[in-house]
Amino acid sequence: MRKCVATVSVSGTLTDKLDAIAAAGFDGVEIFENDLLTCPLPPEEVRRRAADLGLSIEMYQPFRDFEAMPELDLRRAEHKFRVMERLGAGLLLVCSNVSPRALDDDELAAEQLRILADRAAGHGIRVAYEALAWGRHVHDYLHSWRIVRLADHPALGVCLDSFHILSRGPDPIGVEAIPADKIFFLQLADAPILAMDVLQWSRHYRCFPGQGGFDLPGFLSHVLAAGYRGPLSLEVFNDHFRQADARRTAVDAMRSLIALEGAAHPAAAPDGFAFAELTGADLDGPRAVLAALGFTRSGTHGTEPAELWEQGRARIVLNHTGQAPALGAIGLETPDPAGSLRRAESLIAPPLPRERAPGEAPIHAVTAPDGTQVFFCRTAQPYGRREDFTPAAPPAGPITHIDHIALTQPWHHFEEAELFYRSVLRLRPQESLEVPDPYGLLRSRAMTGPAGGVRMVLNVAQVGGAGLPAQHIALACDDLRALARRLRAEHPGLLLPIPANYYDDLAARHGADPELRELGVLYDRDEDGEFLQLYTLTHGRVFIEVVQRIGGYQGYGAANAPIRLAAQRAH
Ligand SMILES: O=C(O)c1ccc(O)c(O)c1
Ligand SMILES: [Mg+2]
Repeated sequence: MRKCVATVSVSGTLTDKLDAIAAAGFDGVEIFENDLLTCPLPPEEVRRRAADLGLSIEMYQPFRDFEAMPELDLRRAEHKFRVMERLGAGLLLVCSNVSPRALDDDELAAEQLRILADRAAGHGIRVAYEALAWGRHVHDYLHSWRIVRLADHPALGVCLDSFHILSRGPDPIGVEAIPADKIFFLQLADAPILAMDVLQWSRHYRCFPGQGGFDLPGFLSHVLAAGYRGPLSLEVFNDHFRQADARRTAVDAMRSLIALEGAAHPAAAPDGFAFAELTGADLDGPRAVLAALGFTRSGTHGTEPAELWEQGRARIVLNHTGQAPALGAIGLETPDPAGSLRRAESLIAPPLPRERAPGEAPIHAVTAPDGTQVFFCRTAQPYGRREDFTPAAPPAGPITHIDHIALTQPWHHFEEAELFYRSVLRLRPQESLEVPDPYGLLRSRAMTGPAGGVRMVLNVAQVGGAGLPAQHIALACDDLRALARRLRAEHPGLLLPIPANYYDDLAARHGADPELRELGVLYDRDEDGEFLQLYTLTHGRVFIEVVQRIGGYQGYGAANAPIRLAAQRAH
């Protein structure tokens, strides 16, 4: 189906927006009136630019507060029609009246809309009527359809907007009752589930499909079942996107539509971590931590200044490039690396250009929007580039594998990162959490793969805070108390100190366990099991966490996150 986006969804001037939207591969745009009014170019020039970029102008919007008024006002409408003729736009969006002067009179609304549509038809223009969720009298899509049916004019139909419909109720089955030729346009937006005024929710928190909590695939299936075959158009009002780079947002938008259509290459989901790669000019700190945790250096790279450290199935590459230590790459085990790469590329992830020396293994890798390199490695042969290293038998020890990877995002790129990892790696998002930090608030969302082998946590510094918070690698351990005991004895100063007040409260919540306090281990428990955590100190932008899951515990110790953040700040 044709893919479109409303100009309000990306940042910049109208010409910047059109360039970015075209570069991301869209077929058309809805021109938001404010974008035209603030543009120095005449409508004819906007029309020419769009055409040169291969973009159709599908709709001009919005025309407000028209129907069910005590008196009919066609003067404004006639002006819009002339602008639309100059733009070459054939569809005008009329959104339901919010004026206190509007009358609660469907007959009148239908009559005035019929007259409007008739005038529009004289200009070769059609009118799409949209129920805003906060419309004065019309706020339900079925109500807008009743009025359109009453008006009964061939140039009048409805515009369905997933936000207005799903923000009012979860079951849009009624869409199927609307004849396809009366659905003139379809606007798609997702949103996080929030309990707030619907207008504020719509104007500030909309996001692209797959970035929020609405069931967009279910919604779209109803619209398709109704027989609609017109454009899929994204209409997103979002405070973050208004400030982000337009080209990035447009690619993010296109990725959301590809994922929503189910058009991404259907590769099997990754089922574990093959490795994590730390980059930095000076990696002595992380190297000492790995050695203390019982890792051994099992290989050095043939052509890159890189070392492989292993313990159990946990593999960490130290790559001496870049500046301060950071998490530069993750490797995922997948049954079909070439298929996973194709999936990522079908979701607009740029493949990683890496020069290969003769004899080096082929790589299947992309760069995520946040700059992290994502490698796909064959499951049975865990480290895809292992051939590049001189291998040794991985030592056994208490660390068994990588439990999860936590990446941090700048606040205006959180939705983009979430959609990218979720769609490319086929992860299921869990609930989003807000964690207090002494100088801000951290928003956090965990995502898990189908078999539980891939767990990722995305964090964002929501407010304040000094720069980007750290990223981390969490290692799974089968005897965390024993490991902590040994680390305390042999490597004093390696672990993050935890305040005594935490243990006093923990004792009150879960019963006293003096060993936890003595070892500086954090603890959580739920209906499914128990969780132990310890942290090493931060180097550059990274630190290492060690966790032990006991029973069926599936969480990440959310209750302990504020304690950890404050302890890291204190350090
Ligand atoms: O917030 C608004 O006013 C507005 C305008 C046009 C739309 O299509 C819409 O969904 C909302
Ligand atoms: Mg809309």
